[in-house]
Amino acid sequence: MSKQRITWGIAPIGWRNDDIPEIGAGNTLSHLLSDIVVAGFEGTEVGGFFPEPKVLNKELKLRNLKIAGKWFSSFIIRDGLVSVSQLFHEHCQYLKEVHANVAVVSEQTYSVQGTVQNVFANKPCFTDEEWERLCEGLNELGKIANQYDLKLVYHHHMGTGIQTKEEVDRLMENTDSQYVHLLYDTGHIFVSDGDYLAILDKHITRIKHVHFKDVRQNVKEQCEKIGKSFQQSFLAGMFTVPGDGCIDFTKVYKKLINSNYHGWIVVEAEQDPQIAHPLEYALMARGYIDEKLMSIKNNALMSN
Ligand SMILES: O=C1C[C@@H](O)[C@H](O)[C@@H](O)C1=O
Ligand SMILES: [Co+2]
Repeated sequence: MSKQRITWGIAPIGWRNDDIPEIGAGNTLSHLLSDIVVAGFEGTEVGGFFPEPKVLNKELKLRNLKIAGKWFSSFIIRDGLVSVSQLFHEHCQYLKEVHANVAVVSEQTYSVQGTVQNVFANKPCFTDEEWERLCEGLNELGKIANQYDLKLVYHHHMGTGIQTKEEVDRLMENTDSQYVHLLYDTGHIFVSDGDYLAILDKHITRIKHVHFKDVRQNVKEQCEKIGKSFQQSFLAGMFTVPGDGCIDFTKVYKKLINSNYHGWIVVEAEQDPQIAHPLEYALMARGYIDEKLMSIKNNALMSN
């Protein structure tokens, strides 16, 4: 019998959002972490409002929670590797001190993620020369991450230069598998390409971190029709927790389990916490996982 080990987490993004710090600003760290325990998750990712490692570690220990990783916006193309590396060292040092596993990296040069531009029509595309600099730079950041016992996992993202499957393919082909791994985010690839399984099938061996984000198809279509920005789209409710949207997570989970995926699966659903009660949605996600996914795990184990 092969040993399967998935660690289930939920991201702070349903309570507070780093991209729009005003929303959910009243939700404290204690509130978030205690909700995570109530909902039955084992940990989370670091949000922008999290405190220094010593303070955070104490709060985590009190609740027996762990940290998976933290987002890092890289600007390798815009700023060059020297300045990015310096910031990345600090990022990795923080992550090491909170005993994290992964550094989540997303290249934000030319990104429209935080702008008012129509995210469905205006993604940036890198030139061949920019691609080369990005891939070389990511290999170097990956080496830095390894020095801190971390894995660099690249986050494909709507409104950025690495959004589509084609772009993920190119990134994976041109980076070193020792240093650059992939974060598979179901919601981002669904909104971008529709097909959310192709990346999983093709790059399963490079995937070292997973975000489970569901999509409300009708809201997505409305947002696309109107030409909303990324932020306007998630505020309108484009994303939700697994089981509440149109993605079939049983297929995704089966593939992960059957490929012997070890690591975190983090539920990540950015919504307006005034509209979508964070604990209610966290419990909904947990209910879906327990009811629809845990039986798959058992079946997969029994047939091994
Ligand atoms: O992993 C993520 C982190 C967020 O900052 C981002 O905007 C969100 O969409 C996401 O997938
Ligand atoms: Co994500």
